[in-house]
Amino acid sequence: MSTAGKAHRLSAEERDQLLPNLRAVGWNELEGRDAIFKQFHFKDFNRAFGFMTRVALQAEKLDHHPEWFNVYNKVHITLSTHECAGLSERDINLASFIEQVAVSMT
Ligand SMILES: C[C@H](O)[C@H](O)[C@H]1CNC2=NC(N)=NC(=O)C2=N1
Repeated sequence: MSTAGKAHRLSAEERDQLLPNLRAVGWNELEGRDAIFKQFHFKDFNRAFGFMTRVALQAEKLDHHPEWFNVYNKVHITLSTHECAGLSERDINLASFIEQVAVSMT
């Protein structure tokens, strides 16, 4: 099982360091749950599902999986780490990968 980073809950300092870059591209912390969320809109379903396919393959490789919803060209993604019931480095790493794929799919 490969993992991209530790599964410990991010400290306040780590959050101050790691979250601003994700907030700048549209990720937001959820109210009432230690998780981050972003909505993606693509030109059509084909691109949305292609995006999801690429993310899914990386999620399997990292053994770290998103919670997501798809309807036609929209994909809503929530990231959190079950093992620590909150945000970990793994969520940051997966979000960064997701951003790379999203940019290449627009
Ligand atoms: C058994 C399996 O390795 C674990 O459940 C992995 C799988 N994918 C995961 N995904 C997420 N988001 N959090 C986890 O803690 C997690 N753990």
